[in-house]
Amino acid sequence: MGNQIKLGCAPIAWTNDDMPELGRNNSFEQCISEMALAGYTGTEIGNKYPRDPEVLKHYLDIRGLEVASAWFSSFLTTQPLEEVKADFIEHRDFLYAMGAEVIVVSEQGSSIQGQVDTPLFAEKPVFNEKEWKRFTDGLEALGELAAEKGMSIVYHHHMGTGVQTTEEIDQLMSSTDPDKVSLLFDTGHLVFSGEDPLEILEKYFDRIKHVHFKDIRRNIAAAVRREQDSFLTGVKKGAFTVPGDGMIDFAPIMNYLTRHHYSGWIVVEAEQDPDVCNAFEYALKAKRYIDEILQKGKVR
Ligand SMILES: O=C1C[C@@H](O)[C@H](O)[C@@H](O)C1=O
Ligand SMILES: [Co+2]
Repeated sequence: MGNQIKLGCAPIAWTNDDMPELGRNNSFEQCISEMALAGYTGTEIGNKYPRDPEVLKHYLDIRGLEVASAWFSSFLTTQPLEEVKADFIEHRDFLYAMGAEVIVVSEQGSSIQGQVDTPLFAEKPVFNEKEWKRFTDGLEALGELAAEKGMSIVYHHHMGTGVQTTEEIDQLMSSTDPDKVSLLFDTGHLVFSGEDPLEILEKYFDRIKHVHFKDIRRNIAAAVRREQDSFLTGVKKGAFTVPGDGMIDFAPIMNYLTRHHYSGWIVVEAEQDPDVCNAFEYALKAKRYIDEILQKGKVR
């Protein structure tokens, strides 16, 4: 069986949906044209993308781009399940119309990821037993809704949320049905949190159906922890960058994925200030780095 890895790029490097002032002047068409020019064949969805599937398809088709997936903020721990399900169905149907196979889900109940002044490391939420139960039962319900369309949910562990650490990922994986809840593997969030990405990859490879590649600038990430910055301040300061520009060695990660025949999207997703780090230039840098490690992996 061969590898069917597809390389995509996230629009967050052009305009940051969490902080729209970052990249406010970068247009939708510039963003997708530059992704295609850098050699990517897929994209995730940003706030500037048209929401009409026919309109969006046309913009993407002529640039050779597909939709890899799009983020869904769930509030399973804080909102009635029926409300979350209704929002999820709308999101699922849009992604289904766009031909995506996986739906990124991240629990935002009690999350501090969007709070500008909340210290990231000191005040991340920790779910109690009741919240875990509500959360995991709800996720399985979303997984069932995704399956109605032949799709899967891929859970995004994330800094400043209830699922950030290895222990929390372990708890999520052990308390959900693998047929209903898959995992998104995001290198940047794992390393920022102090986790070992290879450990997570090896342990949960069978459940990983979507990958985000982002790198970490070691000194900036350490300063964010020391100075008790928020997640958003960390992003503004440049904690994240593209693969090949930071502290993570992606070669063993990529080798593991290819050796085990990972089939799906790897999306380069590196939010930083585009006025400081030009989005096209960095997308290209990441693409060249990934091609290089893929090539080296083949001759070994
Ligand atoms: O997948 C992601 C989506 C973003 O909105 C988020 O904040 C980012 O860090 C991420 O990994
Ligand atoms: Co991500």
